[in-house]
Amino acid sequence: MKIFFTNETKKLDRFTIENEPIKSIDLMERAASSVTFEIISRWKRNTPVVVFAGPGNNGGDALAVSRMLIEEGYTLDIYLFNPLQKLSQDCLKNRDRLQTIEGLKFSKSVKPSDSTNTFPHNGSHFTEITNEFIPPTLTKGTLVIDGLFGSGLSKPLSGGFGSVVQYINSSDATVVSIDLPSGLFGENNTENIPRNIVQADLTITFQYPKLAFMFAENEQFTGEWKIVDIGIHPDIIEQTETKYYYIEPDEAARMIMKRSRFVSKHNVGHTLLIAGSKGMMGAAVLAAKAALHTGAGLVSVLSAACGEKILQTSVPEALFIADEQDSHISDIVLNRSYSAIAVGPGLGRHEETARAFYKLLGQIKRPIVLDADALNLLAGHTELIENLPKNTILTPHHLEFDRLFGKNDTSYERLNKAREMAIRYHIIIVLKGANTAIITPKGDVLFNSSGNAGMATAGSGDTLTGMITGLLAQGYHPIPAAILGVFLHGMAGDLAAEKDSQEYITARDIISQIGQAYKKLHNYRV
Ligand SMILES: NC(=O)C1=CN([C@@H]2O[C@H](COP(=O)(O)OP(=O)(O)OC[C@H]3O[C@@H](n4cnc5c(N)ncnc54)[C@H](O)[C@@H]3O)[C@@H](O)[C@H]2O)[C@@H](O)CC1
Ligand SMILES: [K+]
Repeated sequence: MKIFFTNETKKLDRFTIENEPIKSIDLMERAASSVTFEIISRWKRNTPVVVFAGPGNNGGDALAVSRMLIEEGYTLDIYLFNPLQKLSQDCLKNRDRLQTIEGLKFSKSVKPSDSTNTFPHNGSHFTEITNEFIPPTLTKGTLVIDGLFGSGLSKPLSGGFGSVVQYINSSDATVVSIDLPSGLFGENNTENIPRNIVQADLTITFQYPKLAFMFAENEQFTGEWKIVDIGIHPDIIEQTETKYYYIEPDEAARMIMKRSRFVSKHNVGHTLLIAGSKGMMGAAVLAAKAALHTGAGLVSVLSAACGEKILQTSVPEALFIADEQDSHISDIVLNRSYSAIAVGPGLGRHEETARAFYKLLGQIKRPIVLDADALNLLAGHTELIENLPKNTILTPHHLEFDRLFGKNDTSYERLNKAREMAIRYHIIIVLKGANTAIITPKGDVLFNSSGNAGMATAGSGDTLTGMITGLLAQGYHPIPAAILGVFLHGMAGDLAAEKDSQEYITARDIISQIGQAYKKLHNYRV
């Protein structure tokens, strides 16, 4: 799924209006009914609803949703903020349509003397605010619908609107934002004012997720978010280019290569994992298991001698190549060719290991996977990154990324830096986090949609490395190997959490669900 920038919204809208064709007000009606449907399916009709509508089309949506909810039997207190006495055309039309509703009480700005503005009262109320605003009481049971601003936000909220947002945020009410939490920019919020951004419990967003939703620091604003399809014309979605994508299960499923019936373990790849050291042999074990369960035909682990028994006992399917040293890897000799190589899980940073790793990088001609300590050993050695084979996959979490490429204050900044680095060094960066981003050497960014917070657990990254390398070994091109590996890993984690809860799961539980994850993806293909 493509992620567009919010400044493209008008273009997508206009094309749909001209080519479907559909009237602009009817497109708004379609968007509003999707929002209404979502609200009706979650909140009972006796829930008191307070609506905050802004002067633009986001406010228009909110007014249309208000009409629909009243028709469905909800009682609403609606506030339309119109300080400049200027509403967008469709907002105006929806204000007029609201007036047709029987029994809805209309008033202009609430007078300052009217200081006891409590709700719920008898029947639904509509108030247009042009100057003074006495906010209604928002209690724990109140549902707030936030339709102040959406994709048309032009600067951070301040003044009166800032105060309204702060008032909403300080209440115990449940908040649903339409399209975007008001005050949040769709992309870059580096210069924004956090206290003037609505903190929603649920954001119902139109057609595609916004880039800002992918960043951890914005979760406090978006809460849970859900995409609703409002029928933007497929041709304009196709024609409009973007660098950002959100990977959905059907897309991941299409990447799975079909296995020939005549396959042998030798042509589904021999994986080499250079991993483990004394005290961290579990990382090698997990990566080896994950590679095997992802479909690698053969897996060898090159590691410190102390790992031999551990590995051969816990992963009898894997071969073991013991280093001369007992506690760490001191030399890496490739005496045969491998279909895919990964370096890093539990590697440690012994100076002999570092030397062996740097020597290996000088010999490698094909893309490899670098994770964990391999990344830490690369930090400060840009000359080594420069000489990595094209399409080499680096899998840093944000701390490892910053260690490698310098500190970043926000996820937005980090993502831009990652794009710059992926392009500069012709590498694939898998930036791990809640919405892991796979960044290609062309600078395309693919956000993962599977996975859950339970996967923030020891060994989860080693598992991912094993999976991506296992796919590479089977002949997947590095980009689909990274995308599919990340997606499968997340889906296996989701299945594990479904079975045993997020708190319970460990890396082993993720591995144990790889099979079910494959099965689930296979089902998307039929
Ligand atoms: N294709 C789509 O995505 C559709 C979008 N629709 C809605 O339309 C919204 C976009 O509507 P608009 O472009 O009218 O934009 P908004 O409604 O988000 O806001 C525009 C208004 O806010 C004012 N404004 C902007 N920043 C401000 C600030 N910091 N302080 C005070 N005022 C400020 C502008 O002057 C303008 O009056 C979407 O978010 C969505 O809710 C839907 O109606 C249907 C179709
Ligand atoms: K909003």
